[in-house]
Amino acid sequence: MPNPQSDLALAVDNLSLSLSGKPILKQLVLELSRGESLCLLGPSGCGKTTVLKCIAGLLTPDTGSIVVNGRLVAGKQSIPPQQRNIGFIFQDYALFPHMTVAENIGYGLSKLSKSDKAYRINECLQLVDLAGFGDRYPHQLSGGQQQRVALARALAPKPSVLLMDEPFSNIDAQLKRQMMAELKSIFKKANVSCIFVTHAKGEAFAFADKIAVMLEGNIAQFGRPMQLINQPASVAVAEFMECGNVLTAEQAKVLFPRLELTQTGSWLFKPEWIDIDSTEYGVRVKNIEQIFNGREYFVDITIDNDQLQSVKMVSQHLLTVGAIEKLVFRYNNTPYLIKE
Ligand SMILES: Nc1ncnc2c1ncn2[C@@H]1O[C@H](COP(=O)(O)OP(=O)(O)OP(=O)(O)O)[C@@H](O)[C@H]1O
Repeated sequence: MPNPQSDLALAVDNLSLSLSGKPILKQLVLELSRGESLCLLGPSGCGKTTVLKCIAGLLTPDTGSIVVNGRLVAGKQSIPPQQRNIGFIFQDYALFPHMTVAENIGYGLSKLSKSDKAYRINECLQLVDLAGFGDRYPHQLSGGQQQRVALARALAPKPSVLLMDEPFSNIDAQLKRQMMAELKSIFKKANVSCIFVTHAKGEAFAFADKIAVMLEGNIAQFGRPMQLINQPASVAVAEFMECGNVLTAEQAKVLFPRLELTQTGSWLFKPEWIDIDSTEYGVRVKNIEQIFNGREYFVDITIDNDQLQSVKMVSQHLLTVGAIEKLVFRYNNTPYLIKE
């Protein structure tokens, strides 16, 4: 039975949905704690938007249940979207162009008296740092300001959960950083429980308290960002998250001949766990590619070996391609066994 006292803002259980005869969501389980920002992260087409639509009530799942703030909204009973107390921010913010900022924010507040409505609009304008902008129209605002109005409009009815679909995808990198920082501080101030969807790992790391990695209609792993990147639950997660080198015991032996990995499975060697020495013996190098990110080089070394073709590592220095013929590899951290 749903428990209204639980500290969960949202609980999705066993959610399945087929569209046009194709299974899109497969017994999906997801939980959101109050005041937390959860990122639903996955490749294009894995079903992220479909999950949001089911939570919002725009799609009806075939099986499973959705509980918002202790109340069952989908499952044995179905509550219509407008009664679910869920805020939704679409990718393009979708402000009403013919309404002022104040009218946009007040749109979902029709149940309030005139004075309560004006008070709440003012409160929300202050929350998003737009006090004094109430009489403007959307076209008189910058992109960042429009996004904050969309946020104020979604937060005005005090939703139990806020859903955001690719909220940062159309924004240039500099503004994105600033907007993420602003949003994060607004969310913490207002104790907002939020799920946002993206396929961009950088956005998830920068914004989310927790990440749910979604692959092919299911949650492949749920956890804190550091946990996902250091302890992936499967090879598929490790590959999607680009955690680093995923090697079998035999492949690891190519790089580290003295290493005994007795358990069978795949082992993660993160790029920053690997060091190299250029020597006269060791593994023969075929090619080195390196990309500088402003702080360090991401290095991709192609080696001359049948079992293992390439190794990823990071370096503080530019490696001299051509001058390096053979390498000895060392690891400076215990490899992680990916248990499947
Ligand atoms: N109405 C529909 N009828 C049939 N198939 C659909 C429908 N809506 C979505 N799909 C399919 O469901 C799958 C999941 O779509 P969804 O939009 O949830 O993915 P997504 O992970 O949000 O992708 P993206 O990151 O590209 O937005 C896709 O294969 C899509 O083609």
